[in-house]
Amino acid sequence: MDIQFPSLVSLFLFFSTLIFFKFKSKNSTRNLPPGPWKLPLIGNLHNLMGALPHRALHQLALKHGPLMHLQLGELSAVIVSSPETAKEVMKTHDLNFASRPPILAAEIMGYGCTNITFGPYGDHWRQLRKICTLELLSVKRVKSFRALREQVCSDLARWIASMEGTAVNLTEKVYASTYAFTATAALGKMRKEREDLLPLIKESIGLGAGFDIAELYPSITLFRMMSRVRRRLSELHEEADKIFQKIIDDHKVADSVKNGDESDKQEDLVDVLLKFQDDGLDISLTDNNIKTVILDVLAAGSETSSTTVDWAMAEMLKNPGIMKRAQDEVRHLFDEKGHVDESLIHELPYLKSVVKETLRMHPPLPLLLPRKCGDTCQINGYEIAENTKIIVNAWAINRDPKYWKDGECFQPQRFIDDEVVDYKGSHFEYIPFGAGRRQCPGISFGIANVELPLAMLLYHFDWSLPAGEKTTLDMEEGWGVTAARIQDLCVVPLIITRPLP
Ligand code: HEM
Repeated sequence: MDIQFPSLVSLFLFFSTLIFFKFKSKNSTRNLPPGPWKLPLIGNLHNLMGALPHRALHQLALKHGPLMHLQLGELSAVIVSSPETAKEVMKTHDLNFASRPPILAAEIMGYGCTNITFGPYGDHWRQLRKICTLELLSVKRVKSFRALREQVCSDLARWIASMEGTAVNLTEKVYASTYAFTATAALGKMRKEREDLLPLIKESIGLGAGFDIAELYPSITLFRMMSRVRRRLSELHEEADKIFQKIIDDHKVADSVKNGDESDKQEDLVDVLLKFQDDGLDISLTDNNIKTVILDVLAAGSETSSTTVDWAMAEMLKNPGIMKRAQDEVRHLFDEKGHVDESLIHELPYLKSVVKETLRMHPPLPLLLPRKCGDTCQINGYEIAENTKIIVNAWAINRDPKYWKDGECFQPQRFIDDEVVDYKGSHFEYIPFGAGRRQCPGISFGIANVELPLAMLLYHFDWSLPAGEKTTLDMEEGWGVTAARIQDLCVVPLIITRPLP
């Protein structure tokens, strides 16, 4: 039987009215954090229309305060917009906010939210996270990929050199090389599989970023049944699953026929995870567990880092004095060697401060990843109810005028003058990687993916904008999971100043 449009509208109105009165009566007796006036049916969804979410939420928080309540369809949300309130959520009450609200993309792509990024806090998640921090993304493991990172960066340098004097799309090239590195580190040299996975991962991240009506009204089964997003995610999952299974099976076969000569072969992340398939261990991973972890690494590891490189280059092009100082530092340090490598990268304080300032002004995940309130609790005298979605606006916090002088200006020098503030999660005025139990476990991996390509781009090349664009470099952010620039960065590599690696 076909459902006609007018009957759908009536159904929607009927359910929405029920929801409105249900929430109105529930909320009116509570001491919720302040927030804008809520409309029937949609709550505050209209307040988020038009502007990018982190900017719209920042504007609302300026009026309603750093702990603000919003009704997003059926979902009750609290927006955290100051270092003090962030500390309450991510330190004082960290355990109570250690789970994430389920999202459709993670439910379908992440094998029922059994992944690290969206898995609920509990034994399974703790074990995966332990493997992740101690084995996959540890400083030692990141160092083990040094040769691979240097190789991918010198391939990028050679390609750019071949384009000397012409405009290149740096955004695309840096993303491609970051993904090539991350996927090779994760999967080994399975080139076809890694290329096949790329569009599937990109599309699923895009679908996960959107507001799907079924997610805003989870109690209305009809919306879930009609959701095109759900259907598409299921198709993507099916395709990705086959590729992941092949990758795992091929690794198992390779392991079983490995001979002595290959014992010094570079271990990839699938090799590491397969060692946890032994039933005798405390943690025994299934094939699906391995797929979710690898998917996490591929999804979380590439765009975050390449967007940071992109913003850093854009900011330096806008501020030629900063670009020159960073180039002088890199060239002075590496001139004796004649090429950039990772051995001396720790001796580049100014470049490091450029990276920190880029992450301050342009955190790739401006709203971090959402959290969920476990048990009802009080923050600043307000009630935060069980299951409330918690959104931390790191973008707003990273430029809070109480902590950051001229916070809207790109000034790497501030991190030279104050070396103490870092992104490790104990300074709540600066949280590009989040903080607490759900903090990003990929900080060392991500920073290495940003510092080396930047050092290399600064060492070998001088840069200019294509003719006619000198005063119009667009610094606007676009829509998407990572707050990337709206326009790709097209730039001209001018002089190859040093021999290529
Ligand atoms: C510049 C690079 C990166 C930035 C800015 C970044 C930022 C973040 C942020 C803000 C979160 C959420 C933290 C929270 O909720 O408190 C996160 C989570 C996560 N990141 Fe990163 N990330 C980066 C690179 C990476 C890399 C390279 C990997 C892996 C190879 C990675 C893996 C993860 C994972 C698995 C999570 C989920 C952690 C959990 O829920 O327990 N990230 N990241």
